Amino acid sequence: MALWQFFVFSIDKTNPTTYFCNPSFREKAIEQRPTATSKPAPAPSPTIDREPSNESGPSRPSTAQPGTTHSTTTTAATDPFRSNTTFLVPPPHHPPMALPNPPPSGSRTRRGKYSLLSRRAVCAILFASIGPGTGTLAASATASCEATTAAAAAADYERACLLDPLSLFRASAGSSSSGSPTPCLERESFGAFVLVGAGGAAAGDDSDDNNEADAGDSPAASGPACTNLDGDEECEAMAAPVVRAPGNPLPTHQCLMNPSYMLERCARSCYSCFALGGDDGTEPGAECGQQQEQEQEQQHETRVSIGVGQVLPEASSVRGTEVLEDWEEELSRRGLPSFERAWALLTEEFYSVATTTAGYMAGTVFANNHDGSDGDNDDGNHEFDDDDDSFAAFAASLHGYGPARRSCRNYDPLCTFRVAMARVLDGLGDENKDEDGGPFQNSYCSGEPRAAQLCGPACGACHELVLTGSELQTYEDCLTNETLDAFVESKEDDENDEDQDEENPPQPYNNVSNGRTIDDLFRRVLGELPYGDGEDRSGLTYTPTVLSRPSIDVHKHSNRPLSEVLSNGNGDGPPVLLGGPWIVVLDGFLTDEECDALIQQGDSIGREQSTIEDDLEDEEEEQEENGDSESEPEPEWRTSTTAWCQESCVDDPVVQRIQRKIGLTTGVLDEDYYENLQVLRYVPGQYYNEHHDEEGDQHDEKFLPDGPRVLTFFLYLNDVEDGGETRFTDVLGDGTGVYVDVKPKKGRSLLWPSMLSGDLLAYDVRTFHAALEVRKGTKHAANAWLHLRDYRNCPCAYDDLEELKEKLLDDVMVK
Ligand SMILES: O=C(O)CCC(=O)C(=O)O
Ligand SMILES: [Fe+2]
Repeated sequence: MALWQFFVFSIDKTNPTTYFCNPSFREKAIEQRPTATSKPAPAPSPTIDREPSNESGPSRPSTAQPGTTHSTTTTAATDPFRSNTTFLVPPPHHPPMALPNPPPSGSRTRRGKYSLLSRRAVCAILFASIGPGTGTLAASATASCEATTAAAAAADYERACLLDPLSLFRASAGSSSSGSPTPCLERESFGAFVLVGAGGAAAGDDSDDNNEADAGDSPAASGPACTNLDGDEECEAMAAPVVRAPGNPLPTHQCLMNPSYMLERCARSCYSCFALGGDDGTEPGAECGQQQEQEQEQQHETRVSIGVGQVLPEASSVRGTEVLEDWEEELSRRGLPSFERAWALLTEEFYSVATTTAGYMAGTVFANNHDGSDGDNDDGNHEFDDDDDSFAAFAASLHGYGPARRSCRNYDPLCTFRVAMARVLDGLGDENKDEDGGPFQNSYCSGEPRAAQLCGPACGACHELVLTGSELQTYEDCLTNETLDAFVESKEDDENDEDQDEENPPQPYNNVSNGRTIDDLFRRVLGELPYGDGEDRSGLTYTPTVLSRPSIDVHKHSNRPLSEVLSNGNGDGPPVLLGGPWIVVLDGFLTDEECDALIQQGDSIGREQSTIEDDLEDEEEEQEENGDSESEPEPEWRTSTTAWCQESCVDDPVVQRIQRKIGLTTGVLDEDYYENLQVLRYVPGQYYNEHHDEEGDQHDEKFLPDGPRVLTFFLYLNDVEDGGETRFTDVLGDGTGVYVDVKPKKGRSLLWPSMLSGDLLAYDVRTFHAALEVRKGTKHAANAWLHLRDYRNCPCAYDDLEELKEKLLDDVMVK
């Protein structure tokens, strides 16, 4: 019997979820994100449970509709690709969006040199880059958009794309009702991935999951050619947009949701034939429909991560905020006629930067390393020589390019936006203008000290993250089992010692994923994938409810029909939000006895004010400003109380049992990867405002040996009379404020990731959350945080690491 059948797929009648759009909630907190809870001193513990990864090719999605509670209205109006059956060639007054010219060959300008993909490839990139879960499209009438009022005829789709790739995005939500297309987007959000073609090995999909390029990684591999055929009779149905639950604007359009199968197999219905053509300008030839199943299995989409989805906010939402203040000031200093005009320019620039970024990541950052090397160069001079074939080859040849490449991401959703703002400014005055500077030459990238680290892709600056010589050594040593002090000493010894200790190479510092993705973890929890052998899970029972799950390859490897995957219980549970992060509730996870024991532990340890450093600092500052330095600062961001389960609490048999249940569920039994349980209490009036569990605005926890928190395993220990819901404040990660609420319930647990499934060093912007105010009763709960690497035996002392981190960020990473 399949494992999932052990679980009871029944549904709690007290529906744990609500979906709703509430931008006002978000407004309250968005500009002021605190760092999350500080860590307690770690304590030791052993054993490990690891499982092999499970990879295979794309699989066919299904036309099955979600359960009965869902609205399944088919509407062309919400779908950017199918809303217009007629695409028009852009009108003559709107020239095709020109891709910037590369700098002259042989230029020594390191920033700004890049390899350009052909338009055909860029079309493919853009087609997929407005990925699922990253954006809700809205019509607008900005000046720049008006110029592209048309889209091309379906038959001419490829041509339209080649003429103006961005026309693909310019279909409107309102076109069918109004009869006239309003083709532009007021708010655009580009996905976190770019697709560089189909077929061949995936450049970003290294089989050993070490985040390094593997031998055989190939850039923008040409896929099979195609003559506009669908290879599956259900293509059209599968490609049709479906609006899911009321209030949930996310279309479940399989071309976007399941691109690995759909873009290739249903190229006609997905309008993706161009994406399958060769990148050499040759005309498509063979028929998609005749692809062999086996070949299909071997095909991978070629996906490359560029970081978090990039957002072009609405002018109204950023006006008057810090983001725009400097810009507006500078604009008026340079005498720009109107804000509206500047905004129109900015919109154009945004598209252009996004396009360039996609080309740069696919064509340069991930394009090389065909030999599978990490790019240690021999001469170590890290200079870009005139006789190098390409900048990409140069960058890839740098010693330490592997770590740079794996950490080069847009960590801030506003990277593209900031660069676009800088380009508008730069275009207005002569000050920063550099005709030969190339597309990445702008005042943000050259003026912001952490631009390369925060917005490497948007700044075309991934190579600047290359660690050189001893700095690389520092970084790598810290990720092996040496202490910082030992390293510093050994570094001094080593300075005159050229010989490496070949017999005793440093042991790699284990990564919790060990080849598994977050998707794997959640799918095991749901019984869609088996756990490895060896652990007895018989004592573990729960009733899972999926509130949100990613949609790409949702059906991959599944032993359940899609209709079941998409509904909770028999369809009478809450709808599954498809295309969001994983958010899964497990009811009956803890017994009453376990819940009570944990509350009791909290009582006996004693609770203290829950802390967020920034919260208290802000408060102190405010008090100082008000001339009040006497009273204790009262935190405002997080008002609950906390007891850390340490020492005797850790050894308590019930706590041990809870920890083991958590381990059996995640598949990570080794306690060292978890922080100690953080036991929480909220009395009426207490809450925790919007925050993210991964620490720090800069998302630089990846530089620490324990790495980021990858998963929150949250435990509700009692029923709460009124309030206290956990709210995921913007599950689409695009600022629309589409939210998911989870009610506290005794014994219930709630799981969500902080990092992206395919890239555990990239922060998932969709899992910001808050604890709503408790209105009546007391809320008892607990956090168990799972880290990427061993948390409890950090090879370097935490404080020392702060120092190291600063050094890495300020002195080393940004040159
Ligand atoms: O209390 C809750 O519902 C959530 C708490 C939380 O997010 C946290 O402690 O980090
Ligand atoms: Fe949290």
